[in-house]
Amino acid sequence: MLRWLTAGESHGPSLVAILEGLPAHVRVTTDDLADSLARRRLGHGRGARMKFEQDQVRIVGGVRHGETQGGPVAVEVGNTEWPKWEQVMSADPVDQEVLDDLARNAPLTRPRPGHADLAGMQKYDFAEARPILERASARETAARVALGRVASNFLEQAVGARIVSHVVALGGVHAPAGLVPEADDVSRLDADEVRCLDPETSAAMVARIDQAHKDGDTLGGVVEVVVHGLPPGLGSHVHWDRRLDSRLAGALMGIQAIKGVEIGDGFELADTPGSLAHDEIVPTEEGLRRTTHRAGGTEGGMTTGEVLRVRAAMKPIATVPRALRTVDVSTGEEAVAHHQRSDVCAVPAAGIVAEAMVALVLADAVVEKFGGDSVGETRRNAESYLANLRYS
Ligand SMILES: Cc1cc2nc3c(=O)[nH]c(=O)nc-3n(C[C@H](O)[C@H](O)[C@H](O)COP(=O)(O)O)c2cc1C
Ligand SMILES: C=C(O[C@@H]1CC(C(=O)O)=C[C@@H](OP(=O)(O)O)[C@H]1O)C(=O)O
Repeated sequence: MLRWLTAGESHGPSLVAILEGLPAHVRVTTDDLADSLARRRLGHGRGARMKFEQDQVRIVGGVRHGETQGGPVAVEVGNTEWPKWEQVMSADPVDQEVLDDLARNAPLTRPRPGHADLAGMQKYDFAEARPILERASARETAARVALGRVASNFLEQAVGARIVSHVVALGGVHAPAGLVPEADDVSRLDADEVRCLDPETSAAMVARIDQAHKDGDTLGGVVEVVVHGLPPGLGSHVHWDRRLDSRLAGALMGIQAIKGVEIGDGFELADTPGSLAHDEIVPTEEGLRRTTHRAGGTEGGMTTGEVLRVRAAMKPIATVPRALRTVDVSTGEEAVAHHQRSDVCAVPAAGIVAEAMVALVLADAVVEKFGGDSVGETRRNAESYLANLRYS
């Protein structure tokens, strides 16, 4: 079983993350993690912080000379802004007089609709939103992306699976149906301002973001994660919490602002008669094959060996510059929500986070199915399973 945890606040000294349960000899370097973190900072529409945030990443446990050792992998991602927040976010007590003089410590008493502010203040008994937003912030996804890269290296080295994601809708602009990226499309996608495969749609999405920026508004969208090269049989039909669809959906819904998850053609299939909704099985010289790919690579909560496709819908950013109505909880009076610098649209970045979550879930499913204390052992087990597959 793989386990992973993150800790740290948006403006704290750093984020930390631990991944436990991976076999030894997974090749991974600090540069790999830095590369994935850099991808998460990309995308038209992100706020000022992403222009200077360095994501200073350090592997502090579990890896030696570029290979995992079998113990927990521990990672730290430093926050570039820490010096400005040292007092506001200090772990140890700070004199109230010092805090009162700091403009950035002004109490945030006008909770933003759509963010965690109000529900968090109620639940954790805080008079202002700072302690809530610091942890609710999607800054935390940097830590997950770092771990996701370790998981994705493992997937490629153990079973040859490769992950890619792309933006399929943004602010109501939709990419043409049926575009599915190959694993080698990653650099092309990363070079696109919104990580969309279709250049015309990409230009329309960029224009849509620029318009929202001018209008003081924010946007959401849909990302699709595609995984090539998975073996059949990851996950299981035998129990709800072993179904791979359920595990993927839970992990993707665990990303800030993700409000919908779809496997394959998901919601569209609900409108389609059964005769046209499923992927028929045909015999070919290469073995059993599917005529279509509507299911998105799972049946019965297990991978089918076809390309896995899973989508996540992100709502628009809650910190709307043309601020929404709220209540100042310190007075009970009507007010507009507090506003700080913020992203206009973070859909392209959410795609990178979604890749990381999918990688972690799949790595867990691979460890569960094939076991192994070294990646070589996992690979041999997977090869033996595939060589002995009853029907292929
Ligand atoms: C990559 C990424 C960047 C985000 N950037 C912002 C942001 O700049 N401002 C904001 O208000 N919300 C942002 N969000 C969304 C909030 O973190 C999220 O809406 C909030 O934590 C409340 O959780 P919920 O939307 O799941 O209810 C971002 C989300 C992601 C995935
Ligand atoms: C810092 C990141 O995203 C942040 C996510 C976020 C939120 O409310 O979720 C709010 C903003 O934080 P800040 O006010 O510090 O700019 C984003 O920049 C990041 O993705 O690394």
